[in-house]
Amino acid sequence: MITLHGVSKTYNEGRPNEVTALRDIDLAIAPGVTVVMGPSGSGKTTLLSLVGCMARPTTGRITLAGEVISSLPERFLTDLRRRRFGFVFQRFNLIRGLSVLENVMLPAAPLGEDRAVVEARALARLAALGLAGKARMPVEVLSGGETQRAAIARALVNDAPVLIADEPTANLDTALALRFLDIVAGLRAEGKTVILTSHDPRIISAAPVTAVVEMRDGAVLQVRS
Ligand SMILES: Nc1ncnc2c1ncn2[C@@H]1O[C@H](COP(=O)(O)OP(=O)(O)OP(=O)(O)O)[C@@H](O)[C@H]1O
Repeated sequence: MITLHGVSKTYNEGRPNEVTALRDIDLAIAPGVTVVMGPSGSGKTTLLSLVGCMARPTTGRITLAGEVISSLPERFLTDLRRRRFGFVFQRFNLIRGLSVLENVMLPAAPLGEDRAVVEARALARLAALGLAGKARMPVEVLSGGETQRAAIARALVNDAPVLIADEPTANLDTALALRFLDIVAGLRAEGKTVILTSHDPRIISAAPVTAVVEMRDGAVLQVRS
């Protein structure tokens, strides 16, 4: 369970370009699949970055499995991010010059797991996303949708309990979006927590989704579950 208590986030505090992206959010995110929706600028990405320990709230408290994570020192946050979260960013952050497989295996490197075990898991994730044939190719040759799937495979490689994905199906056709939903359904069945932002009606109304959080102007308008 992830909880947010009175969480606010203000960027550029005290400067002329100050923006309050989140205002006094109280939210509980249970294992399963939560979709965060809302207009552009409503605070969806900011919410994900706070939950994923990539930024700290200006005020308020965030807990993960009962532990307060919003006030941990940076050196603990780095380790927490690697072990507890997989991320799919809007800009996929794949590294040019490396193969698809090497990119997918990257998040596992700091954890010291046996390379063959990681490689097998990476190849299985790539195969599930229809990318087995591209594993040894450089990422530069992938199409937009393939790049997105490689980023999803990379987010899953550490088998982390929480997957955070910002608009994961934005570049996928319906068949691939459905394949992504199959993977999400599998993660849900494993008891994992998946948090997605999406404008995509195929995602918001999909069977594996357990909760929809609707945001407006930095606040939670309603939660449907
Ligand atoms: N690093 C930052 N510095 C300053 N302002 C920011 C930063 N990140 C986001 N903002 C501002 O905070 C507000 C919320 O942005 P956020 O990216 O969280 O919204 P969003 O709902 O994810 O939007 P989109 O659907 O367009 O991705 C916006 O006004 C945005 O301009």
